[in-house]
Amino acid sequence: MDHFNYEGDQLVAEQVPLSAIADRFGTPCYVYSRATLTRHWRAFDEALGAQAHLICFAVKANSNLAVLDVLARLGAGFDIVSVGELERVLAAGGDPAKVIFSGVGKRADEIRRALEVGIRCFNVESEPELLRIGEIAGALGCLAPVSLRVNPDVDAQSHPYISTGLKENKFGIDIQSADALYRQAARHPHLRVLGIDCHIGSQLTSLGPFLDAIDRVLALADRLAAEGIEVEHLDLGGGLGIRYTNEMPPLPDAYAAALAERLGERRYEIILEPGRSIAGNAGVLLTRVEYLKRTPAHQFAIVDAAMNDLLRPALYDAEQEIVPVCRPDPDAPTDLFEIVGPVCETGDFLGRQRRLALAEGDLLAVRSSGAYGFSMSSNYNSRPRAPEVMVDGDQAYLVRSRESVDALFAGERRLP
Ligand SMILES: Cc1ncc(COP(=O)(O)O)c(C=O)c1O
Ligand SMILES: N[C@@H](CCCC[NH3+])C(=O)O
Repeated sequence: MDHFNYEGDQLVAEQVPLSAIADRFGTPCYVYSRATLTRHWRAFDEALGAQAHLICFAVKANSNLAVLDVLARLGAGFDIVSVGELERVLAAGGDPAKVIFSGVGKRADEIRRALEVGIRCFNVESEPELLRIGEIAGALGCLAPVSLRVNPDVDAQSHPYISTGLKENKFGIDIQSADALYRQAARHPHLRVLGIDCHIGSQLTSLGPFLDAIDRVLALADRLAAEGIEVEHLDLGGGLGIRYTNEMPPLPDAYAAALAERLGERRYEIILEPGRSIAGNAGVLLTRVEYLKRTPAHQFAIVDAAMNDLLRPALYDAEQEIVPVCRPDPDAPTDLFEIVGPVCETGDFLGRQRRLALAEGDLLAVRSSGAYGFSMSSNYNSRPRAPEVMVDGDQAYLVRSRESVDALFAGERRLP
């Protein structure tokens, strides 16, 4: 469910027609809905109910400060993977004590900064990283809170580029070798073992792989407890999928119910790190048709958004719905369009073989673009990044301006 719906023939975000946003802020343009972000975050929070829990939004999905601020005000924690994301969370008013630091390659300066601001926990991905965190904590004279991210060797049945829980993947510590590393961490004078962490992939559309992973994590927790290493929390990562076209992913309450059943009598705080399921359907990318171009093979609609703005179709062959912002006359002739951008790559498409009635100048909305949309955008082809707008009821706020062409070469210089 989202808050982008047709009223009459107009696609409206909450109470603001998207055509009005395009007129005011231009295209391409990202548009987010505060009500949808709020509803999706609360769906997790309420699903876990009385179970001790913390819902940490995965900042990589959408790191816009207004988005982080909306979630921080709801009481969200944040899952970060770089010091840049940490600074964004702090700038948005997020509580460092609710920050989880994930990622396979944390640099020393990033670890130091996270310890200085007092984050909740590091999700550690290797023995050398564990030792580095311990050493830095020693130098700072503090205790570093850690979980080990274990790799349970579970197939997430998602796109291979976004599956992370197989033993072939670079992520996590083999769950069989984790016990020994836990013992080492528990003995370390500058480490405090807080939990067990696991994240098996993204855009999962069934519960089976989550449950397999949970079973393996619980078996590890039980083994550790038997040795006297009692962890406080289990961090089960993110990964719950969303409906892009016709997927039917489980909802947070089904996930929470299955989790409660697996936990039984065990009393752990549960941390989740959802990104896509909170932000994905809380945003659209608005774009305008520049040209229609018929070739012997295809009818192309060349739009003003491109793979630099929304990389998912090019990178994963991902399908996202593309709909008209103003519904055309039902009798208007349709065609099968290749919806492509202006970037000089054949892979620069937003949608393939889409049946639409299109004319030059028409506005389109690429749905489900609130996660891994702007956050994966680039300046490829020296294209300025699109603006971001947040709708809140009947108001639309510019929450990040369109990048200027000057900003594209700020900081660069020629040789003397
Ligand atoms: C460690 C970690 N946590 C959380 C997430 C968020 O995942 P998703 O957006 O699928 O919920 C990711 C991305 O897959 C991740 O790598
Ligand atoms: N960027 C990916 C998801 C990667 C998740 C990050 N671990 C996507 O758009 O689907």
